[in-house]
Amino acid sequence: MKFCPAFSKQTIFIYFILLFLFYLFYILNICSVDEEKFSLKSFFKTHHISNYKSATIRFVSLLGYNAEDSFENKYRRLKKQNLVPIKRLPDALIIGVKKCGTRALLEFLRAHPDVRAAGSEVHFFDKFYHKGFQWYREKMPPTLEGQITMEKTPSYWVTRSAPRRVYAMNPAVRLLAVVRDPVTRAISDYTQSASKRPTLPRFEDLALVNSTVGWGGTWSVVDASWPPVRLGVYARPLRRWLRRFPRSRLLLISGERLVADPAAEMARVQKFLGLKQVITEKHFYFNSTKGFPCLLKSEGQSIPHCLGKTKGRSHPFIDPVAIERLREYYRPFNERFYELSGINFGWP
Ligand SMILES: Nc1ncnc2c1ncn2[C@@H]1O[C@H](COP(=O)(O)OS(=O)(=O)O)[C@@H](OP(=O)(O)O)[C@H]1O
Repeated sequence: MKFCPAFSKQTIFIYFILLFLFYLFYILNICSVDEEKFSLKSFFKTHHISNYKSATIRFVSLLGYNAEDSFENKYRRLKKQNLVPIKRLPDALIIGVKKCGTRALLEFLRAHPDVRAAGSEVHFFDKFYHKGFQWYREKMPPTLEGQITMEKTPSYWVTRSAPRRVYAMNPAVRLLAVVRDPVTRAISDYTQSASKRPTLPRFEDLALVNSTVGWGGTWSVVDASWPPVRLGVYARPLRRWLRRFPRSRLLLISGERLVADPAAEMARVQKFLGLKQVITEKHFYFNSTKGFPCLLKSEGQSIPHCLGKTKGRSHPFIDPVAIERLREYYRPFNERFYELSGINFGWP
C-alpha cells in the first residue's frame, strides 16, 4: 500500500509539532492574565469599574486575533453591567422650610450631574413612615455609584418625629434647610392658600387678632397659632434637629441670597455636599418677566427654563401696620435663631 505524500509520517509529525506550539502559545496567552483578578465573579465583588482602570494587562496577539480589543470589549460590557443605576435611600434631604425656596434649591441642584432627586415631595418622614424604608427607596430615582440621591419635603422641618426617624435611616445624612424672612414667608404661604380658596379672608385679618387690653380697649396682636405665622418661628424646629444632628450636618441656606445670588449660594451647597463646583453663574440668568433667576439648562432640559407659575407669585398688598406688627413679633425669635444657627440672616 502506497502512502499519500501529504500524509507521510514526517508530515504528520510536523503538523503535530505545529499544533502543539499553537496550543502552547494559546495557553501562555491565557496565563498572562490574572484569571482571579479579571473573572466576572471578582468583578462584581469589587463593584467598581474604576478599580480596573489602572490595571496593566499585556496580551500576546495570536494569528491576528486582537486580544487587546477583546479585553476592551469585555471591559466595556462589564462597565455597562457594573454601572447599572440602582435605587438608594437619600444621602441628603431638603427638610424645609415651606415657601422659602426649597423647589428652587432642588431644581438648581438637579442641574448637577452627580445629583439625582425625586421629582415630587415624598413625605416619608411625616406621612408615610409606616410604609417602611423599602417603600421609600422605591420612590427614589436610580443612581450610579458616586451620585447623590436626594429628595425635598419641606414639612419635615416641623415634624416632631422627623429628626429621630431621619437619624434612624442614616445618622450621616446631610440636611439642607432654606430659610427666609418669616414675614415674607407668611405672606407667600397665605398667597398660596388664597390661590386655592378665593374666599379666604384678608391676610391682615388672619395674622392679627383683636385682644382686649387693660383699659377696656382692643389692640390687634399677632395670632401665633395661625400656621403661616407659626411656621416662621425657626428657632424651635432648629433646636429639635440639633438635638439629633451636629450643626455641621445641617446647612442653612438664605432664601433671599438664593434669589439675589444663586451661584454663590449654590457654591456653599456643593461644598457642603462634597460635590464638584459644577453649578456656577454660567447656569443662571435673571428673567426680568418672572423677576427671579432661572436655569439656562438643567437635568433633561437643554433650554433655559424658570420654575413653574406657582413659584414666584405676586403677593397681595398688605397693610404696613400689620407688617410692622409681625416684624416686632418675630424679632426676638429671629435673634434666638441667629444665636442657635450662628448666622445672622439680617431680616428686618
Ligand atoms: N428662582 C426662583 N424662581 C421662583 N421662585 C423662587 C426662586 N428662588 C426662590 N424662589 C421662591 O420660592 C418660593 C417658593 O418656595 P418653595 O419652593 O419652598 O415652596 S413650597 O414650600 O415647595 O411650596 C417662592 O415664593 P413666592 O414668591 O411666594 O411664590 C419664591 O419666592
